[in-house]
Amino acid sequence: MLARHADPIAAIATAPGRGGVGIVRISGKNLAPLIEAVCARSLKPREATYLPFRDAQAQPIDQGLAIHFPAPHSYTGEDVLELQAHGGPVVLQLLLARCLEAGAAICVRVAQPGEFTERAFLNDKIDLAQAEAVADLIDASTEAAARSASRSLSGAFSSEIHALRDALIHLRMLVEATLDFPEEEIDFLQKADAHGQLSKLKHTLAGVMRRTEQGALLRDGIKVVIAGQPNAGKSSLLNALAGAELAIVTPIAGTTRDKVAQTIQIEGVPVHVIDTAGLRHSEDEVEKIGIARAWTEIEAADAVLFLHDLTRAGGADYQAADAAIAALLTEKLPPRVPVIDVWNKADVEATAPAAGLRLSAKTGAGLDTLRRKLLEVAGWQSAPEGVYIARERHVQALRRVDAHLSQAETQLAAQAQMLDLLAEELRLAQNALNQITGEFSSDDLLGVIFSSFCIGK
Ligand SMILES: Nc1nc2c(c(=O)[nH]1)N(C=O)[C@@H](CNc1ccc(C(=O)N[C@@H](CCC(=O)O)C(=O)O)cc1)CN2
Ligand SMILES: Nc1nc2c(ncn2[C@@H]2O[C@H](COP(=O)(O)OP(=O)(O)OP(=O)(O)O)[C@@H](O)[C@H]2O)c(=O)[nH]1
Ligand SMILES: [Mg+2]
Repeated sequence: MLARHADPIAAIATAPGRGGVGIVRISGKNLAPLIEAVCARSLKPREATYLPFRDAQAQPIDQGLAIHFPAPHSYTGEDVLELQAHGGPVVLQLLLARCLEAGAAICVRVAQPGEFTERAFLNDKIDLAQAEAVADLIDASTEAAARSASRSLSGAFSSEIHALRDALIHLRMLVEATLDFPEEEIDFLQKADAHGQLSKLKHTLAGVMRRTEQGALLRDGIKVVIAGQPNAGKSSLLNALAGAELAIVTPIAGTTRDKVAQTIQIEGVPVHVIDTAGLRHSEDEVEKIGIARAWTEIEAADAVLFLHDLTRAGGADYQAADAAIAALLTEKLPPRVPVIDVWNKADVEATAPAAGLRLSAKTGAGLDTLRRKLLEVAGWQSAPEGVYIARERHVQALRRVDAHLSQAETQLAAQAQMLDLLAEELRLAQNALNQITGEFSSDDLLGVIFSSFCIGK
């Protein structure tokens, strides 16, 4: 273990002030003196004991449950002491301070965010994908995201990665062995059907990639920006989707100035909806800033809902203004960002639009079709059962694996086979795969991942 991970750490492991019960936990080597000082007795392994937690004068700070998990059978793989106390912020702070004081001789310090889980990772209790799943479980914004984070935490994602890794290692062994017998190499690889193995591996990888992309979508969701002329009903649409009166709605054009954002969920997929100021030429200082902000949001969108007003769609001025906005959208958005034309106020008698979705923010008609359309542009294919949570980092790593396997295929198919190049591509593919579970990950990567945890985890 690295030196910086040597000292015992302590933290309040539950959000203080909210729960009825709060836990202070300590992890490290040789916690016996601390246990003796705070609990005034020894504890049976992994058994909850009701006792007073004592201060330096042996006065009780609180009465609660103490559990000692001797190493290596604990969350972190180190000795862990849990003090389950009453959940008030002051009592928990007192208890934490007491543990730091009683543990001064063994150098107990306050834990950094994610440090317990980082130790679980460093002690091989969990791999990196599972450690990330811990954070994703805590941060999950929908039930579907929480369930799939739990699936990743139990290893559903990791075991798919391990299966890929095992197949890859098998193929690498074959190639490396062939490298040792250069005279027979082509024959040898053919007999072992290296080509068949490689294409089977790529096929399996494609499936894992699809599921990982779905998992990342479930974690991160998509950002959808509602844009259009003033008065089209953008704020009304946000309110209708959110089921709450979040944004101000009036018949006055130019009502919305600042963006209004709300995360909704559609079939468990988080959709970050952003209502923006109506787009038009304006001399109003405040409105101009609002419109500039609208464009900033639009440029960062995964999808844009271009909202039109059916009741005004027949007017030449209205059409010209819409055409100007459409041209700007094409200019400013990368081609991968879809613009969905939506015609609002379908509850009012009006002539049909040329193309696009019709709905009424007022009555709710057409909203279900819009929701389905949003899932479609997001690329959501799954029913949420069976999905494991994943991150963009994992998707990127799998894409690198795929690229190296494609290179390997090319090498294998070439007339003059360069076996050392083939071997190198397979090695790089395995490296990329290992980055997901954290074998051979750099300290930089670990720093980024664990620093985003909450304190006490
Ligand atoms: N009180 C409490 N509840 C908690 C946690 C905790 O740390 N404390 N957890 C914190 O996230 C989660 C549970 N995670 C845990 C993971 C492993 C072990 C553990 O003792 N592992 C041993 C023994 C396993 C066994 O008996 O099967 C081991 O791995 O050797 C404990 C909690 C959620 N609930
Ligand atoms: N009949 C009808 N009226 C609607 C509908 N949606 C919005 N409106 C009305 O249209 C007017 C403008 O609605 P808003 O939601 O404020 O429009 P907006 O696009 O946010 O306007 P700005 O913030 O000014 O850009 C209000 O009077 C709404 O009641 C609809 O589906 N049907
Ligand atoms: Mg508005």
